[in-house]
Amino acid sequence: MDKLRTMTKTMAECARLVIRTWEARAAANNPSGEIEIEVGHQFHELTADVISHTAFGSSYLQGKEVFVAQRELQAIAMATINSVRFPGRQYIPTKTNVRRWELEKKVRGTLMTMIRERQAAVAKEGNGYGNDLLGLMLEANAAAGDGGGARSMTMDEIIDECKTFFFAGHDTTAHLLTWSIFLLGTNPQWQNRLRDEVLRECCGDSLPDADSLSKLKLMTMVIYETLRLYGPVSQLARTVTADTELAGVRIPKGTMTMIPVAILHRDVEVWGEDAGEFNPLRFRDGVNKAAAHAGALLAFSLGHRSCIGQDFAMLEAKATLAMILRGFAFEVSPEYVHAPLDFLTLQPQCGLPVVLKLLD
Ligand code: HEM
Repeated sequence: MDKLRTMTKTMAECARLVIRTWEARAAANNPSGEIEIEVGHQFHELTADVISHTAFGSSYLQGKEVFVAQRELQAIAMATINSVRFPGRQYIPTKTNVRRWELEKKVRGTLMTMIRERQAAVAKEGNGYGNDLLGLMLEANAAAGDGGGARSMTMDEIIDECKTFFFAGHDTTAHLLTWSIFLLGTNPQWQNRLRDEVLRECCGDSLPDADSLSKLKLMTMVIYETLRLYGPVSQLARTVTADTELAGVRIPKGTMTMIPVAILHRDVEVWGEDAGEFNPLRFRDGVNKAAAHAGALLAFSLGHRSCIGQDFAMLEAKATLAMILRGFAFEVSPEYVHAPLDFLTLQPQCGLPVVLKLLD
């Protein structure tokens, strides 16, 4: 948690840079002080910056290079998702495959250089591996190698973990921020309540820190409600490990199942008659008492494979929303088209244009 506290400062600093550009544009737009911004794209840039800083700290610029390459790889994967597949297709030097190989080589090469540099610095100067996510992982790995109980990871496994952090921690948090702004923009009374809370608990011009953010009870409820109604991960895949029976249906070992999170999150039997409505107060007694049973909110999944970045994501969302609420009143633009698209993660298909008005 101490490391997360340090990272909160980085998150808030990254958010401040984005919000300052909005403030400058709004201030230049006298006398209305209003601007329209497509916030989905802005939140992608922001969360990319946050993950690059927090994952790779001092090696931020190399981290950003990896990030840009990863993003292009993701775009290629998405563009070819419906292509006809035949054995050996991935080895043919088509234009797309050649580009994919180049990018994969770049990602692996840059990450390997960063890891080797850290290991060399530790061997030479005896300092730690660093306070960022890469440093924490290398430190845990070195401890495991020194007989700490766990098996230490290979270089390939460390590289894969770095890639997972990028993939898992970027789009998801950007969409959570986007949907939160959508719900606050369409529920002005909640926007005002949250702003009052933020002004009370995170006052002044200073950056919000982990302590002040922990006092934002209404904000926590709004974020949970956003995760319930528009959770970025809308289904979970699980393979059944033993023959079992579920609600009278026999499921043999090895069956691949999909858990329809988005549907379960709007089930009236679980959440009550107002399951389809935005009602953050259902979380007033905590996440486990909001529904007919504890564990009904599956946005971060549950159990051994649940999200290891959930505290990180909650802090990042709170810090960013608090700073936006402090500076602006906002509403969803009339240009907005409500078309949630479930493509790996749940996102507004045409982005989220928002009209922001600078507060005094
Ligand atoms: C709103 C933001 C986020 C949501 C909704 C979310 C959701 C999830 C879910 C549902 C899973 C489980 C997937 C499954 O079991 O199939 C997961 C796993 C994971 N998440 Fe997140 N996540 C978020 C943010 C983050 C962040 C910020 C990070 C990293 C800094 C992160 C890192 C991970 C990792 C590494 C795993 C894999 C854990 C494992 O397999 O053991 N996530 N996430």
